[in-house]
Amino acid sequence: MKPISIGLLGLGTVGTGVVKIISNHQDKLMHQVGCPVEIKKILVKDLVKERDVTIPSDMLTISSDDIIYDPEIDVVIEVIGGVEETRKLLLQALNNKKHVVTANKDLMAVYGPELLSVASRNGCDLFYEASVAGGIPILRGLTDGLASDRITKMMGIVNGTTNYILTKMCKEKLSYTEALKRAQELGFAESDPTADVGGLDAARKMAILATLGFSMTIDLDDVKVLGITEVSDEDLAFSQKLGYTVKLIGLAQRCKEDKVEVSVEPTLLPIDHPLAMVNDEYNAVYVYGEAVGETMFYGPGAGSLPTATAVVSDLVAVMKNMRLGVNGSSAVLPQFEKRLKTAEEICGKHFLRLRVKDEVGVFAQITSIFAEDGISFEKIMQLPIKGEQASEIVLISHDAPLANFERVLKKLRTYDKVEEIKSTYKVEGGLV
Ligand SMILES: NC(=O)C1=CN([C@@H]2O[C@H](COP(=O)(O)OP(=O)(O)OC[C@H]3O[C@@H](n4cnc5c(N)ncnc54)[C@H](OP(=O)(O)O)[C@@H]3O)[C@@H](O)[C@H]2O)C=CC1
Ligand SMILES: N[C@@H](CC=O)C(=O)O
Ligand code: NA
Repeated sequence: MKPISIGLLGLGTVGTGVVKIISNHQDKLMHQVGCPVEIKKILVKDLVKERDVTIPSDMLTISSDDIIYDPEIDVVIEVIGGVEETRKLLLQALNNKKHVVTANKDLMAVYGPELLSVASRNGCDLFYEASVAGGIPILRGLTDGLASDRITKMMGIVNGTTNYILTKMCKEKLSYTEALKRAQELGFAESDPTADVGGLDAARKMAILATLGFSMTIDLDDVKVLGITEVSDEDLAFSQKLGYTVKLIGLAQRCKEDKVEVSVEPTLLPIDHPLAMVNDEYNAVYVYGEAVGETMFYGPGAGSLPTATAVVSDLVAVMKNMRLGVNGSSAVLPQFEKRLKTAEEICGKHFLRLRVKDEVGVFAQITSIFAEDGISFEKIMQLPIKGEQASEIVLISHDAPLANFERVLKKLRTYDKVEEIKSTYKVEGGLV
């Protein structure tokens, strides 16, 4: 029986996991697809680098042509990362009638629609389960498991690195720098972790999730993005005092009129919130569908073997389609026109921490600034700062339109008794 032949682009954290799973689970793969699976060539940058797996040296190459133009290779697995060069490589692969599996959210969040249409024109599959929430089968959950439902809300922790950092800062009092270093050593962070900590990695994943879940093309620019670089130990301590924890939360929500909002930002969650209990590199995505109600997908969002599991499961899907002769027919085009909510239509609670002059009437003036825009408080406290004529005000507002909260911030910035706006975060209440 002719084996399915794979060309692997990349042999780093994920690529190494792919090699291990294909080799260790050969019986299971054979049972599922009816033929052996073999990796024929692997593209790397450095031919002499020490590897975590034993590979015959003639299997490695530094020329992508050895894979893209090899007529015997059926499926290309891309785990090198990067965007522009990788887009070109995958277009070449698809135009050479090779099915593609990728873990690359940077690429899919920007060029996903183009690549998917080239794939289907060529009768090829393009699967990318590992690109969102690593080993959690969330894309398949949306496209297959919940295909019959109307999804109205997705909320999740979709970046393992930042969740690991925030967990270690909160629970083990590690510094931000030390926690990031550990996340890098464990292989969760991208080779340049700027996109992880800056929220862009999570934003890319939310754009992919919202596009699939709401069946409309959500671009990366449509996602409001804030990362965790400004989250301080003091903010974490204050939020704990108020009964909350801070997580980097991706939110995609649509209302009855099909208007949507998509955002990624550090958010205060009540400590008994299901997402507050998702720690370390784990990810979780809460999905609400009108018919199914609440569902939650939980698991490791990064790391070698978990991510490789999603990659090899996509490979199995390609091989099953090959057996049935239906490759390239599973992608569904978006159904709806994109309509984004305005700041008047986005509603929520906010946490705010201010340093103010400790003088008569300041507290009252601040509450009246909020009242002018119809915002009242769920919690508010004033704490004197030892040895200084200043105090801190920490508050959590009730639900209010984002536009009103932004107007309040603008007024506070010009009020001369406010010395500094220390921090502001969104606050989540319940799930639905
Ligand atoms: N790490 C994780 O937990 C997850 C990663 N992903 C995604 O998977 C992809 C791979 O990530 P990861 O395995 O962590 O990355 P690594 O940096 O660990 O590995 C990248 C691999 O690609 C090779 N490579 C990079 N650039 C080139 C190039 N120009 N030409 C040839 N080979 C190249 C490297 O070669 P060499 O070894 O010789 O340097 C290396 O083997 C990325 O898109 C990432 O976002 C998705 C989910 C989770
Ligand atoms: N760097 C990413 C890896 C998986 O997508 C993360 O930390 O989640
Ligand atoms: Na996944």
